[in-house]
Amino acid sequence: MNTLSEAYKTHPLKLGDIIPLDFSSSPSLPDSHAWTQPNDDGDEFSFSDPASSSSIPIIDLMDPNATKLIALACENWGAFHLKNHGIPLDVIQGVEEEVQRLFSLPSEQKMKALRSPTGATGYGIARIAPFFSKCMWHEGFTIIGSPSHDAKKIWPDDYARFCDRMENYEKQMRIIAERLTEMVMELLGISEEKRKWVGASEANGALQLNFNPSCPDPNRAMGLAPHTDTSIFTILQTPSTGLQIFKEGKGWIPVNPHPDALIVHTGDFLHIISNARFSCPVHRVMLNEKKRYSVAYFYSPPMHYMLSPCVSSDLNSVARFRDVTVEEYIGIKSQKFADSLSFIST
Ligand SMILES: O=C(O)CCC(=O)C(=O)O
Ligand SMILES: [Fe+2]
Repeated sequence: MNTLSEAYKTHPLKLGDIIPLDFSSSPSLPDSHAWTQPNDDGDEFSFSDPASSSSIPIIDLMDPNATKLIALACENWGAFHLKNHGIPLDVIQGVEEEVQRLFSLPSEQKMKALRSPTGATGYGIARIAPFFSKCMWHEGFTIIGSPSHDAKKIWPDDYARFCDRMENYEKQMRIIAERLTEMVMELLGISEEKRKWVGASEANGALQLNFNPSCPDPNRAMGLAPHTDTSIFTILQTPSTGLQIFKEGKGWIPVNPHPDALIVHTGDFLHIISNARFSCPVHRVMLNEKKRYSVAYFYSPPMHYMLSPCVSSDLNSVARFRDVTVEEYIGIKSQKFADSLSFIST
């Protein structure tokens, strides 16, 4: 097995965990999508006082100290804003236009590209849905490699623009992800042999288009439930507020978009490789009455890659996780979800 799509075939989902609600015909929040009751104090929804909390740092990719600053941000937050990333504004705007065009289609047209139970790409609800008793106010579209197979089902005669823009965006994201991964792997002292997958075509990249339609009762709904990403790095583009990361001792911290910057998260894979030096933050998306979109790019090693925690030469340093391949960890995450890291803890 050597692709992400093949890995997901082994972990089929139920159709009920794939089909989104037809949000256009839901003038009120159905009980299935209500995470708190009308008079709840919504304790789990509360977040830290914005005045008393700092947020993730802004890092300039061209800064001569970028590697050190990124390492520090990954240690303290597992996330940072990245500016001077070199992605032209028209590429970002082109993707935004396509995302809006896709999700504003009638439900029956999007359903033509519904992800299959054993599939990894196409239209559907978030893969994390089976781990929560309530549904999210969310619909998504996953792209691995060329999106043409799925896009043709939606726009038989008019799929080229969507595909060109998404493929171009994926290429640009891959370049940034490779650069960030090289920087931190070198800093961690990972051998050249162990990082030769970085920049190779066998590395796995996936694009996740997320959409939260305008919600009739946003204070009781969930845009995307708490989770960590299964990646080395996730690079996120969104013009909207709503993303929050959980910080021990502080609670939920808003991560609002910064002009011209991308948001970068550390995922489980980098947490494991760094022997837990870099955190992989639990994050979620909360809603307001406006519709919201985001585009997440996940960068991961090849399926056969052995994730081995890097232990320093210091004799007291011990591996916090057992060695596990990317493929095996994806299988564990599909079963154990939030308990996956403790499952492989030593
Ligand atoms: O929509 C966002 O801001 C976050 C998306 C996200 O966490 C994901 O796709 O994994
Ligand atoms: Fe995420």
